[in-house]
Formats: sequence, structure tokens, C-alpha cells
Amino acid sequence: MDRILIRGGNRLSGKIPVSGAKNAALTLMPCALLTDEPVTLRNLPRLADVDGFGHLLNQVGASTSIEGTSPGEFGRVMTIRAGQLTSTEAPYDIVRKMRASILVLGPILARMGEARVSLPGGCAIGNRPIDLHLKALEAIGAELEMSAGYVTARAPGGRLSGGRYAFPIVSVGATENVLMAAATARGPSRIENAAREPEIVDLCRCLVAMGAQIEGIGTETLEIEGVDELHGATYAVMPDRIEAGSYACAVAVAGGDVELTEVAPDEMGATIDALRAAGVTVEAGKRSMRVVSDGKLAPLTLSTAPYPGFATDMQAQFMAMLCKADGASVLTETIFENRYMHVPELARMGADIQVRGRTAVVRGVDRLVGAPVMATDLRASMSLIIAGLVAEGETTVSRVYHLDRGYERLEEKLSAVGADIERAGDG
Ligand SMILES: CC(=O)N[C@H]1[C@@H](OP(=O)(O)OP(=O)(O)OC[C@H]2O[C@@H](n3ccc(=O)[nH]c3=O)[C@H](O)[C@@H]2O)O[C@H](CO)[C@@H](O)[C@@H]1O
Ligand SMILES: C=C(OP(=O)(O)O)C(=O)O
Repeated sequence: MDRILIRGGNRLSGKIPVSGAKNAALTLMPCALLTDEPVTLRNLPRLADVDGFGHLLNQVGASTSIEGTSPGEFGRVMTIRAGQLTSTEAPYDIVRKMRASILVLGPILARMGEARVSLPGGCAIGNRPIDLHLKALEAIGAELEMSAGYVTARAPGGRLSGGRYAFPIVSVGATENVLMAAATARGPSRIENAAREPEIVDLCRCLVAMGAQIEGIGTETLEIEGVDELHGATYAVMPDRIEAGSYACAVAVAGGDVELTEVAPDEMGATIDALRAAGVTVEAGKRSMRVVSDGKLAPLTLSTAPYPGFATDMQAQFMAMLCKADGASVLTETIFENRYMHVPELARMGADIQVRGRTAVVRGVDRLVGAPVMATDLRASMSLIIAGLVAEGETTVSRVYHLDRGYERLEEKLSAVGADIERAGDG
């Protein structure tokens, strides 16, 4: 198994190209199951999760072909052809490795009138329930049955009716599932308290490019007029705001002057506000963002929340950064109950963090010291990389497969701006 070795202390300067967003890619790929015409996705990041999702699409009978860019370039072009689906099932073996697999439930149900998907269970960051996905699908006409760890959803008469659903809490995944399913329902649907994440907007735009009729895009009320069929489309995946924010945290704490390119700062308001509040200079352009820092940071009080709030996917990276702030920061995690697995690993590098319930108090320390540390989930892994960049001596991050789910060629991007970082086999 690979490890990442970092010798900390280098300032970062230069340019980092931001990849297509994992969390958008994984909801755009299942859209292709809604039509028998090809869907081509551009700017698709090279990530283990994207490959895994491709495998899931193949499993149900869609073909995936990758063309275009040379190995040295970022982003890929994938064409998904779902002329005929040969299975309606997402099996446990795939779903347990990739929670986003649940996003095939809505599209397969809409297309085939039936879908059987393994329940995802929990994961390292906490419980990942799907009750809201199911309630929303029921509200637009699905009939559900649970048995042997699977949910089977059926559309009476082979087509969903459409309907109204008001989410009791904001759910990104459930909004995505019901949106895709409602796109080809017989009647209209109205989704209230819908998630407003930029990835949902990306999904809506792709569906519209495929012929869907959606009003209220980017707001908490989505109105979908079901259409008889969707057609193929070519669509470019939005930039990864979490990847961009992660590199910004790295520059903030290591110090330096880095331009993030192919990025959408407009979708990163809460992250940019938090960086600025910590004393980092952020110059936001239309498709670029310059981050300048002398490594001296003010402490922050942050609480995670659905968009446009501060993203749970940025919590671990800010925590690593704030380990070196001048004073005590208070971070509260409201989305996932167990998203502090990085805390004991950061503590092994000299961080001073106390967790009580959902709140972590991070007292800035003068120095972090490199150590062997273990990644436990995707963003926790990135927090260890960020800490390693500023720690004295060598940090070895193991279980790098977590990082490979969500960061395209991380070590290449960071070495290009001066970090001393490399990937090594386990030896
Ligand atoms: C609102 C939010 O920040 N969502 C994050 C969540 O999306 P993801 O789609 O994984 O999770 P949801 O947005 O659905 O979850 C939001 C909250 O709703 C709860 N819930 C969800 C579904 C359900 O059926 N029942 C239920 O109770 C969850 O436990 C959680 O507390 O994790 C992703 C990966 O880290 C992030 O990219 C998303 O930004
Ligand atoms: C936890 C994440 O992803 P997933 O929902 O795919 O596990 C993430 O993107 O931070």
C-alpha cells in the first residue's frame, strides 16, 4: 500500500490547477442512466471514486469510454452509453466502498420502473442514513421494500407519478436522488428545503442540458415538470471547491503565494471568508484565486452547515491549519457525528485539540513535529498532509487510498509549488 512522505517547512509558490469536482462527478455520472443516448462528461477528475462509479455503471449495463487528455494533463472526457440497462441492482460490494453509489437508485428506478440497491450503512465519518432519500422517492410515487440489507423501489405502472416533498433537514444526496428520479416522472414535482450546494446546481444544469424542465435552480424550492424522455448531452463538471479550499489551507499555514487556476471562487464564499478572517490574503478572480500568507494566522470560530454555510468537507483541513494559529479556535461539526478521526493523528504531531461532543477546541502551538500518521477518511487524510507541510521533519501518511478517492495527483500538484512531498510504496 502506498504512503506519502512529506518533509515540512517549505513555503509554497506557483500555480495549482484545480480538478473537476468529485462530488459533482459522482452525481453527474448516474444521470447518464436516465437516457438511452450517450452522455459525455468533460473535466472529469482522475480519481478512484470516479473509476469505481464507472464500474458500477458497467455493472448495470452502461458502457463507459474515456478519451481525450494525455496522461500529463488533468481532467478526462468520459462518454457513458446506457442504451439498454441489463441489471437494476447496485450490489453491497460496490455500495459499501463508495457511499455515492446510492445515487443510482433514483435514475435506475425512473428508467426501469424498478431498482434494488444495497443499504450503505455507516462509514468512518459517522452514520450515513438514507431514510430521506426513500421518503422523497415515496413522495413522488415509489413503492419501497426493505429486505436482506437491500432496498427495492418500484414505480407502479413502470413510471413515477411526481409529487411534493418537503425535506425536514437539508440532504445533498437525497435532493440529488429525487431530482434525477423526478425528471422523467409523469407529473410535476415540488421539492422544498432542497439542498443548494453548487454540486446540486451542476446536476440541475446537466439535467436541463438533457432536456429536463427544472425551475428554482440554486434555491431551496425546486419545481420539476416531468418529461417523457431525456436525451444525451455533453457537460463539463464544475471545479472542485473542496480541493481548491484544501490547497488554500495548505498555503495559509505553510506560507507562500499560490494561484489556484480553473477554480470558481464564487462558489467558495464561506471558505474564502474564513481564510480572510484568519488573516490570509485571498484575491478572487472569475476563474482563478490567489492565496498569499505569511503563515501567521488568527484563530477562528467555525460551525459546519449546509451551503452556503461552512462545508463539513472543509472542517478537517481548517482544523489542521488552525493548529498553528495564534490562539484558541472553536470548531463545531453539525453534519456528521464522528468527523473528528483526524484529531488523535494531529495530536501525534503535537497539536493541542480537545473534543467535547460535536465541538473541538484547537489551541495553536508553536511547532508541529513530523510523525508517522494514518489517514482515516478522505478529508482527514488531507488534514494530515496540511499538517505535514508545516511540521518539522518527516511525516509519513499511510492508507493513502483515502486521498486517492478525492485528490487528483496531490503529490504532483504540491511538489510543483515547492512542497517536499513524494509517494512511496509500503516497503
Ligand atoms: C448538508 C451537507 O453538508 N451534506 C454533506 C454530505 O452529503 P451527503 O449527501 O453524504 O449527506 P446529506 O447531505 O444527505 O446529510 C446531511 C445530514 O442529513 C442526515 N441524513 C441524510 C440523509 C438521510 O436520508 N437521512 C439523514 O438523516 C445525515 O446524517 C447528515 O447529518 O456529505 C458530503 C460528503 O462529506 C458533503 O459533500 C455534503 O456537503
Ligand atoms: C466524505 C466525502 O465523500 P463521500 O460522501 O463520497 O464519502 C467527502 O467528499 O468529503
